[in-house]
Amino acid sequence: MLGFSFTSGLVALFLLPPLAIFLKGLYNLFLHPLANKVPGPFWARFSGLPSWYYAYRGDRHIWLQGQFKTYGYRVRIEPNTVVFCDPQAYAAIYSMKANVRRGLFYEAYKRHANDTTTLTCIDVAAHARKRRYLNLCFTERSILAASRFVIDHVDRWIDIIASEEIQDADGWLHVINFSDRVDALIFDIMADLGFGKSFGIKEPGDNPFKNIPHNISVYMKFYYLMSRVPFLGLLLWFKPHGLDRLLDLIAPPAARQYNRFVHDSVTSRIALHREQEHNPEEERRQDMFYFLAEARDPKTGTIVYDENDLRAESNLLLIAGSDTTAISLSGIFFYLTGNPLKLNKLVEEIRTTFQSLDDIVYGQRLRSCTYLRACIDEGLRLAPSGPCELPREVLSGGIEIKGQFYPAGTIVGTAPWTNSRNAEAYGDPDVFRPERWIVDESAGVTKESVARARAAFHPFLSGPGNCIGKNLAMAEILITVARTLYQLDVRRAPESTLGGGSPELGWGKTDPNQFQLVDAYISLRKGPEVQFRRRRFDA
Ligand code: HEM
Repeated sequence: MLGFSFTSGLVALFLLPPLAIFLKGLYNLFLHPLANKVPGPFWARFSGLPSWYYAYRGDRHIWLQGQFKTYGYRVRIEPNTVVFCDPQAYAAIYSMKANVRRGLFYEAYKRHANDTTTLTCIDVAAHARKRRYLNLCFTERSILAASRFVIDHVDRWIDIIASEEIQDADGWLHVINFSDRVDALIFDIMADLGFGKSFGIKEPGDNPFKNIPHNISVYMKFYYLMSRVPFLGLLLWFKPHGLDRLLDLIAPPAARQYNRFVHDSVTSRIALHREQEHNPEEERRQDMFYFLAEARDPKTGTIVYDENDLRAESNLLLIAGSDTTAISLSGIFFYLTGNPLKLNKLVEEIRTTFQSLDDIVYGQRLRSCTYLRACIDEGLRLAPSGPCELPREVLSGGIEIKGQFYPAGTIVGTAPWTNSRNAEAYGDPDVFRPERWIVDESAGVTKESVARARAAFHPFLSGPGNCIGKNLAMAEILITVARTLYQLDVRRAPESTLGGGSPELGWGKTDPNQFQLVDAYISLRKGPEVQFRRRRFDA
């Protein structure tokens, strides 16, 4: 009797999970509120595993692109998730008044259940409160203060590049991998702003911190896969019940190194903040950490961040601020160096607008360089900082998207990679054409076509969770592109194909003129390989 019950217990143990998955799958296919309402691939409607599998491969955005081709503007990409490729749907989901909150994706993304940052806070009211405090770091005054740090770093970066060995009679310098170099630049800037010191990883020679940008990528990928698991509810239950500790132990060494680095860096920055506590304000280090640590509740005047919050928000700012900006710059330089005529036009604008390097500072003149802005927008469009949808959960009362009702609990979103490749919005979406952003009726770019393109273009997102660092990011990008092209010529290294698509990569990734991204919530990438040349000022 005992033997029988033991055996049947074992059998039940092995059979129950697949049976539960199978029954859940049947429910998803036939009884789920989205069943028969939204089309999608069979297995994606049955289970969340295909979506997770493509996230694991890093080409979930390409998979999404393929699904839109098959099923039209909306696809049920997971049993409970509908992703749209449509500007109206975008507006319905990400507007200020949309009846949604961030999805559980963000809860799962947290390293520890109680590490809630502005980004990972899914409660609407709590997020709004956190956001108000974080906003205190992003005033015009703090951006202007930050832009001075940015200029120092960019100038040093240019000096280092300009001192590379000359390779040929035309003065072109040693080939460099732009992504690696720009990662180092932006990391040095963000660490200087967020942690109180530059780690100097853009400098030549050995440096123990050199692989931190790589470690950030590993960290992102690791936690991203947690966020996309099919049984998110289960994972979230286990997180505070031992899973977080287990994940800390099994996280790849690079991710653990990164965690240690953040911990140590914030610890020293907190110590410096305390040391300077009684100094006059102008003598204190006015970086982003300073504004964060000094943020006060406007009503009560009390400091709002405790040490735990400071650690979590500093980590968020480093991650949110470094990879995103570096990806954008890689994209911009990939497309510029792949389109020499556009590059020349941009160089001409920069070199005729500014008479000296010192004129290129964050301000109205730089912001009003029309072609520069257009090249940046076009780069941001084609190389979004995160390629897949930012999931939003429909709240009680439901939401209407393009005339169709979606009940509470449904996850909805739009994916930047596919939004950018929407032929209805852009006509020739795969072409790098900065001119599409500048009204010029004689060239066929009408107010309407620009408005149509703008309606599909939201690199910094919109609504309550949009990018809080947008102005800082734009300052960094404008300064980096303008100061670099003012002083250096640039070209794609001859014969180099790094970063572009190729036939062996498979469907959606074959075009050598498209910058290839790997999905890890943020976009990972390689290349382009470029050569710089010192500008000849007498030419
Ligand atoms: C070109 C560069 C950048 C791009 C394209 C970008 C894009 C975005 C996007 C799309 C989001 C929404 C993410 C989501 O909901 O999952 C976001 C949020 C955020 N970004 Fe950026 N970002 C950039 C640079 C920066 C910088 C420089 C900082 C700060 C130093 C920053 C800080 C943040 C923060 C804190 C959030 C969360 C805001 C909230 O939850 O209310 N970003 N960013």
